[in-house]
Amino acid sequence: MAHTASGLRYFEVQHPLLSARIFEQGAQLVQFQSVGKPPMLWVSEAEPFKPGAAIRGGIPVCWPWFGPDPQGIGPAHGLARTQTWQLYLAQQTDSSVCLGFRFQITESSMAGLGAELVFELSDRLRLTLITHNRSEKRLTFSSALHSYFPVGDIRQALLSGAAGRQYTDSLSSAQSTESEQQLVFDQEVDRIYYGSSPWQLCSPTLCLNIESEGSGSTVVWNPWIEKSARLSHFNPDDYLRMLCVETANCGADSRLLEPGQQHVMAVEYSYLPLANSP
Ligand SMILES: O=P(O)(O)OC[C@H]1O[C@@H](O)[C@H](O)[C@@H](O)[C@@H]1O
Repeated sequence: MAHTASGLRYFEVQHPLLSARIFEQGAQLVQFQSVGKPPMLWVSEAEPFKPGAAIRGGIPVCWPWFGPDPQGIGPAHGLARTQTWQLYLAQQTDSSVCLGFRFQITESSMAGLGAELVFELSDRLRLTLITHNRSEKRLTFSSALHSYFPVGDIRQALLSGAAGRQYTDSLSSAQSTESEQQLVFDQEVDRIYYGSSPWQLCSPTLCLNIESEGSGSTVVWNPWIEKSARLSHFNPDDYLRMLCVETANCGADSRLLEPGQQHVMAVEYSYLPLANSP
């Protein structure tokens, strides 16, 4: 285990077929690359990696709520991304590495809710987020795997998979049905798309297929120019280089768990050939 100058601890994974870096805080994967393929995740160069502060990039885990705390007390996007998760599983084969982390809420009205996050790293990346209710009451939660992808130039990125889906525009609260086959980006976007996968992202630096299970919502987010200035750990022109496509259970797709129940949400990101490759 290594740590940053500011004291945040992380696991560095070096395997003949892949490399990855996962912080204990938030069980946050900040780097993943399969051999011969481009880096899959984006992290801001302005990120200071400070204990207790959310890391801007990689795959923050928003849990057990997405967006503002429904009770109006806690931080945006839940408690999990600034807390230390425990490593409980580490396995390696000739072609893959598997790591599992867990986090449990012990205080507050959500005490008894726990999460496990399993990373399967190979020629692709798979994350499984299991939420369980070990309390004696019904609990509602929402979540998102808030993945930041490096797109080189957002103005040349294309995202397919939205056509025909209902969405809530979080900037205006309007509900609509998507008519575009491919989303292009030329202004701030912050939407919750309902329905299930797949999505395809194609950009100058990365093309990916995104498929999920147990998720009925996907957040598509880029802050563009004005909001970039208000974001923590974000350079003014960082919006040009990233796009978030967040596999979620959020908005109207938030979930209710009875005592003893669990919910499994998984996502697999697999590389597609770059559009300009032979
Ligand atoms: O700055 P934060 O808390 O990491 O949130 C970043 C963004 O996360 C997105 O998921 C939300 O849809 C945006 O509204 C939000 O601005």
